[in-house]
Amino acid sequence: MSQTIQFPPDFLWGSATSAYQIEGSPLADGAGPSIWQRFCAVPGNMRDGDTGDIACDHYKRYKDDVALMAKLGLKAYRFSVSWSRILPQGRGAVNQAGLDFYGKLIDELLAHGIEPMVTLYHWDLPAALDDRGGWLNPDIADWFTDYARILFQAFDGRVKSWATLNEPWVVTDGGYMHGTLAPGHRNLHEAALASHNLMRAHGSAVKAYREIGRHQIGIVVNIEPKYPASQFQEDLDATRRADAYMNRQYLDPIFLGSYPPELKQMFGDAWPEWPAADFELIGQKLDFVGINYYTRSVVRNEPSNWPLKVAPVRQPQATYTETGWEVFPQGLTDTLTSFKQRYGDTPLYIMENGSAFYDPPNAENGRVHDPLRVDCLRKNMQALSNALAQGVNVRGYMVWSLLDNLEWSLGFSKRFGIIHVNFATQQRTLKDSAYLYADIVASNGACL
Ligand SMILES: OC[C@H]1NNC[C@@H](O)[C@@H]1O
Repeated sequence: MSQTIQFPPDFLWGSATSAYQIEGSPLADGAGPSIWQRFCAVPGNMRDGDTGDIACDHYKRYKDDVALMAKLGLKAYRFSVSWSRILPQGRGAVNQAGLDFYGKLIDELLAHGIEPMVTLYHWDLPAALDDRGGWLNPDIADWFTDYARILFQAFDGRVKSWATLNEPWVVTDGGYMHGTLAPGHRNLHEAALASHNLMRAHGSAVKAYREIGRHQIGIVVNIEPKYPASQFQEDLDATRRADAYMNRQYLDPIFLGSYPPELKQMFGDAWPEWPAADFELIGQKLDFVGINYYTRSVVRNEPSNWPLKVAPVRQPQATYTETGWEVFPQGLTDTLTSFKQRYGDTPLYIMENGSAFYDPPNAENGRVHDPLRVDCLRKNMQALSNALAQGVNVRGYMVWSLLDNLEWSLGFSKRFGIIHVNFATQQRTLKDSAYLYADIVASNGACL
């Protein structure tokens, strides 16, 4: 039954993007290449051979895009900084032109009354650091912290909300376990090491922020709640393995001081005994946690599936998005209430939530009709409100995404934007979901 939809008076409504997915001009003004530059250059890695060379051309069109955010009445905008624009070699000499771009973007946002929320790392590692082992090299915690300090010192006076990493699980699972994302490795030992080094780097950057920062810092994790396909023990165990690997692997070490025991069972000798000092670093107190929610999965035991021995079970009556994700708004409520139950009352932001559906290629009387995305947005608003009614400390919501953009190795084939982008002309057209979201923001959800 749907309860009354209600949001706190100061609820922060915004949208989210990431550098490589929208900016284009990846090597402009002294920037160095990232691992995504390299990954896109390998034939077969990217759907239709798409790359981030132009994407949404946001590097050049950011003023127009900020004007669109203002037209929608957004209060906040979550974006990521491209590490290799700031440090073309990943460390060492700073590229002032890179800092200047983000300074101008931040000033444009502030001039429109939009709060900038900055993600330090959204997957585009400098290629020069990958040449030194990247996330496999323990020194990366220091490299990342040096990069973070540069941004804290440059922008902390104007940026009040920092996130260290976006979705460390995806970086590890896609980039090192299955090879579907940059840098394209498929190695169990590397996956474990990269994952741990990501968390060390996260903790080190938070510690550095406490020395120079004056506002708030957190991490952004993707959470996909897991539901057993049956009550048979083998499926219950499989569900626990999947939850440990995708969800608890990142929040347990931060809040509980250790990894879920299932990881050692799954990874075997690929999962070493990590030094105790690492957990002290990883467990730095956070001001918030960002949650990215898209879907759930129903899990069964599948011994043949390396290395988790689990498999998803498709739900015949459900609606699925273009990315093959079940539309399951209850999973958003369950994710939030489960977080509160396991980890406590740390403030939360929904830093990404959205859906990829096929949109008509052309506008009709000036707007693109996206009924399935509109329906999804409405249902997720209800689910979010239900979690708030149960006392979960959610402070804001960033819709993914402001613009149709490069969906990583799926290229431009999957559209998540509430604003349609014609990638041939770079024309932006508001979708019905943009108009709905503008009403939600203006009425603080009362329009629903
Ligand atoms: O798959 C949709 C989004 N998920 N989270 C990370 C973003 O970069 C993706 O585009």
